[in-house]
Amino acid sequence: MEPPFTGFLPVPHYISPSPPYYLAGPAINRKDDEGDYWCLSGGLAMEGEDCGMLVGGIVAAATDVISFFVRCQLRYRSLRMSVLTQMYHKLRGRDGRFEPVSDFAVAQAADVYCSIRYKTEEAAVREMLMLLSKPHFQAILYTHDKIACADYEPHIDPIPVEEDEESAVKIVSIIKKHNEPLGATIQINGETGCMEIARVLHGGAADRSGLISAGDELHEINGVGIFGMLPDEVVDMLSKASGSVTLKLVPSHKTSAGRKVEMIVRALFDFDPSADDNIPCPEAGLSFQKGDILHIVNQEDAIWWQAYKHEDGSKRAGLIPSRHYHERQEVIHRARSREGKHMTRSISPCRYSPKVPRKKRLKKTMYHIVQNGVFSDYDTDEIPAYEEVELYIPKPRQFRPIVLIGASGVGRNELKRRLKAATQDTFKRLCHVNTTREKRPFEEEGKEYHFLTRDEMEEQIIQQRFVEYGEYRGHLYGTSLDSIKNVISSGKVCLLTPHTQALKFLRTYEIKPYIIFIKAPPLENLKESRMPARARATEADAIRPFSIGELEEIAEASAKIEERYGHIFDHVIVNDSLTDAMTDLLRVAAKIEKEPQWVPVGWGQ
Ligand SMILES: Nc1ncnc2c1ncn2[C@@H]1O[C@H](COP(=O)(O)OP(=O)(O)OP(=O)(O)O)[C@@H](O)[C@H]1O
Repeated sequence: MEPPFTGFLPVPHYISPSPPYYLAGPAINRKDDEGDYWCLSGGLAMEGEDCGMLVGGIVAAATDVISFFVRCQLRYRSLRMSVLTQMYHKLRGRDGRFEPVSDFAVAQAADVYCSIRYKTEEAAVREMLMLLSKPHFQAILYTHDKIACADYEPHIDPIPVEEDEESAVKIVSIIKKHNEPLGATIQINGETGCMEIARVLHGGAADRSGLISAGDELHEINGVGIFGMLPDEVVDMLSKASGSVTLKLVPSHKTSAGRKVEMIVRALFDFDPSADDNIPCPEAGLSFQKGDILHIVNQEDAIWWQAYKHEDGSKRAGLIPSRHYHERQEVIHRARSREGKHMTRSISPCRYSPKVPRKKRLKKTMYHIVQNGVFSDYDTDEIPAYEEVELYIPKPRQFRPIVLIGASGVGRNELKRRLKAATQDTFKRLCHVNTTREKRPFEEEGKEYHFLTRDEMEEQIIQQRFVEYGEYRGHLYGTSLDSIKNVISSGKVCLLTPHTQALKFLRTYEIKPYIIFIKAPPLENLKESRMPARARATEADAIRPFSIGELEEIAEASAKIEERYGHIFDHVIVNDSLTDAMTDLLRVAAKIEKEPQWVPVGWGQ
């Protein structure tokens, strides 16, 4: 039966079956031969369905989408679906915060229209009639009422807790490249005994699908049930599968409590997944070395974070130890090695032969480091794990000081001399040393030294303004922070060869040093390179060739420095052949001035 003409059209069934909604406006309607309603509204002829879409489009679309998601939710329990449903229920409940003043705006508009439609002599009325007849305006009113009544169809009941397996299963198809890992680790759930996804690795095939979550129970792979299989067998099955891999999973309801904060860090220790007995899946581990730049992409797991190496274009993450886990392991390791040493001594005291100290070689440098409370070493209890970094873009005429660190006698000053000679006419410059010694007649203040009185220098030492200082023949010598800053602000490159203890004062935002470790080559190479070249040790004022024992000391000290400070070196040069070491040093020195470098976060500005 044709609906009665009231000036309002029933919205077609397509949008909402009940109750009928009406369109305000000077409309006529008719039914065509195929039974579709037509309406003429605001001078615009539309097929019933189009009209309905126009009027109720927003709500209808929203309702359709939500109901679709809800159907999916019931069928495929996934985190996203669950979030959508939560949103839907929130919208329904509105938490009582937004209460509409009316939920029958369409009817009110219809009333208004009816009561003024014959008073067309007034311009304001004509304008109102025109507005009320606009489909867009009607659509707004209609949408308003829908939301005000919270009348979203169909009504969604809360998700039942108990569901039969069929309704809770999701079938996921993943396209996996040849030899590409699935990008997820599996484990047996201790409570249910089911095989489940332990974690999804960032950037891997499983992650790219967006359909697999940690906690999903794995039931089938390519149609083959995996009940009763061992994790290794499942891993094997997964790794052999390529092309399209179909997984049958029961979705997890778990929401992650962990952090997903992403950050770029420098690794301060070496990690080899195959050497860690606790890693859930060594193949999923990311091996790295001290100094590697890592993008940490997931910290949800307290023990195993996910990261990829900066240079890895695929950005596929692997497992790395969390900071906390690494620290705990290191504490255990240190305790065990202390215990081991103690045991060796107590079990076999006779076999313990303390090292006979060799005659201390005097440094030919002019002063010794004073080891006192002020110049404490880097905190030896600290367990380096990761250092957050950022990119530093070199600024014109503002160069990072180059700091050559290494064992005494390894060749730092030789390399410094050569670097200075190779670039002296340009901009390399040494930092001035302060001294309390009297100025000699041919010396100029600020050229060879900055001359200070003993009181002045001691005062500055107390104020911690010296990165290192020492006493030689009754006079103090030292390098002050101010003199380093002066070199930096003069637009020159400051070259320093300090003792390792000075690093704590140098490695700051203000100085931003580029630290190069001059490493001793293996002992045999050290002997080969130093003996024929007649490398010189200095004993007081007498210069003589290195003894074998001294070369052994250099190699030993070098290894210790690397072990303790290796995590803060920006570059390592092995000083075997002087020519090769110089070539590397010149290359790095040029690079520092031009190329961006990773620096501790906060240094980049
Ligand atoms: N690669 C090398 N091959 C041969 N001889 C070298 C090499 N590097 C340095 N030497 C020589 O070794 C000696 C010690 O070097 P240098 O004085 O630079 O050591 P250093 O690290 O500055 O130690 P110190 O702080 O005790 O002065 C010098 O005679 C130097 O010429």
